[in-house]
Amino acid sequence: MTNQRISGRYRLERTVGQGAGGAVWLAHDDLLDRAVALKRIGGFAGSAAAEDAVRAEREARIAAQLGHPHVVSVYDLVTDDDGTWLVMEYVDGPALSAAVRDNGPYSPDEAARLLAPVADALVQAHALGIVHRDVKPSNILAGDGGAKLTDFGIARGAEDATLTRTGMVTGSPAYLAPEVAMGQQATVASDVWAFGATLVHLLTGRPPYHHPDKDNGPLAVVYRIAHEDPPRPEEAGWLAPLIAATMTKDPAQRPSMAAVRDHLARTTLVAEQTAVLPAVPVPPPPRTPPTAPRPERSARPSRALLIAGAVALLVLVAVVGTIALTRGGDEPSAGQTSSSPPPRTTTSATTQTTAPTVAQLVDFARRYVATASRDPKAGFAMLTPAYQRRSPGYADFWGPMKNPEILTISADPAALTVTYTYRYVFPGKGRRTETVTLRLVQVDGRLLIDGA
Ligand SMILES: Nc1ncnc2c1ncn2[C@@H]1O[C@H](COP(=O)(O)OP(=O)(O)OP(=O)(O)O)[C@@H](O)[C@H]1O
Repeated sequence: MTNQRISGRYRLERTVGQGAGGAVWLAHDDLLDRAVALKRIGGFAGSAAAEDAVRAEREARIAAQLGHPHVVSVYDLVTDDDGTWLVMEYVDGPALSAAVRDNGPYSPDEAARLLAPVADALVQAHALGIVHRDVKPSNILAGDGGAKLTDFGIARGAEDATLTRTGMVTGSPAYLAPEVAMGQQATVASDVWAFGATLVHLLTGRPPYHHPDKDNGPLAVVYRIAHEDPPRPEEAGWLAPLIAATMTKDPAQRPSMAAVRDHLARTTLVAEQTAVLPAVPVPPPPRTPPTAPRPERSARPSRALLIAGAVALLVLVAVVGTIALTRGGDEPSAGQTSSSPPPRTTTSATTQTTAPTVAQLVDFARRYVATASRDPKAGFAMLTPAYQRRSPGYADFWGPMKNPEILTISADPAALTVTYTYRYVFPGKGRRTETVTLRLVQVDGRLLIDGA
């Protein structure tokens, strides 16, 4: 107990955390007789007081605007002789980064249940044009009322490019989307990536792109984000397709936060009711006509990655400079500078000139239905990476399905499509009959499904 009173009203009790922006205190609001959290703004080396005040004001305004049950409420912003303080709702529980560190990783079910409401908070923020820009486990607090998102300090309107105009990149290194690591402006899609990266941390126990046997300093991590394929951890279980969809390098290919929320919420419902729901599709990207075989989306390096090299190095310097100010408690301490990480690998997609025959297409579709219902993982491997990313609920659909039986089937080699009507049984839901058209592409001479 310190007995120090802020603004004649808030009695400081003890520090409960230390962020890059200052200490966080548990305090008692004597006027309203309730516990509050006070965050001291400014006062750390290298910070400009005016800039901190602007950041705090922005945080207070945005949190007030959201008023979401899974966003930490900001009650007040007060200034006295000791400086400026942000007065917040006190969450009696650890940040998720601390929870993982102390108790180990979460199971996919636990992580989904915990993060679905946080995804909902981000849906609301995005609908208001607010990009959080620093979604990470240390900015999610786990209290009695569930997980709450905090620290909208660097959040700003989706159209506001002030920070990137000044050459700064904000956000915590391990959760930065590749395009942001390369110096582009943060968008709602980069929040989606950071949300996927947060899931990875909860499921594996460590931030994405961190390896126990490698240099995990900010420079090395940012380099890996820009140049390596995103992590696909085994621990992800049924969340694997969702992680693949959110942590896809091209921001245009990522699902919306609403699709992410719906997937987590619906699948959580499935787990709770032990019932079966069909796959929850993420919104498909703009389509090209299915009449021509389409090249793999992942085979095309994103524009951001094409400007690697010299530009990347310049940006990395800016990122690392800024990271010193924005690092939170999510990561182990920084190591040394990166040893030369391997160059980013890309898959090559080629289109075969000879079109497959009707018989080949029909045979492919029959094999696919048989494979997917027997072994969803093997069936999933028959999809293009782009379609895999758009199918986060794949295993939920094919896993429980029984006795699929193709009733009619036809193929169009010119359009590279196969249409079949099939009947199957869903435990608890009975028999269903459905007609599906698979759109196929040829990649390195192999047929893959690129949409349905
Ligand atoms: N409203 C709150 N109620 C209870 N504890 C809190 C609250 N806000 C923050 N904390 C605690 O204080 C710690 C530091 O929070 P803070 O938001 O300042 O920093 P950070 O997110 O860890 O880092 P950075 O400032 O770099 O984003 C949190 O990890 C959490 O444990």
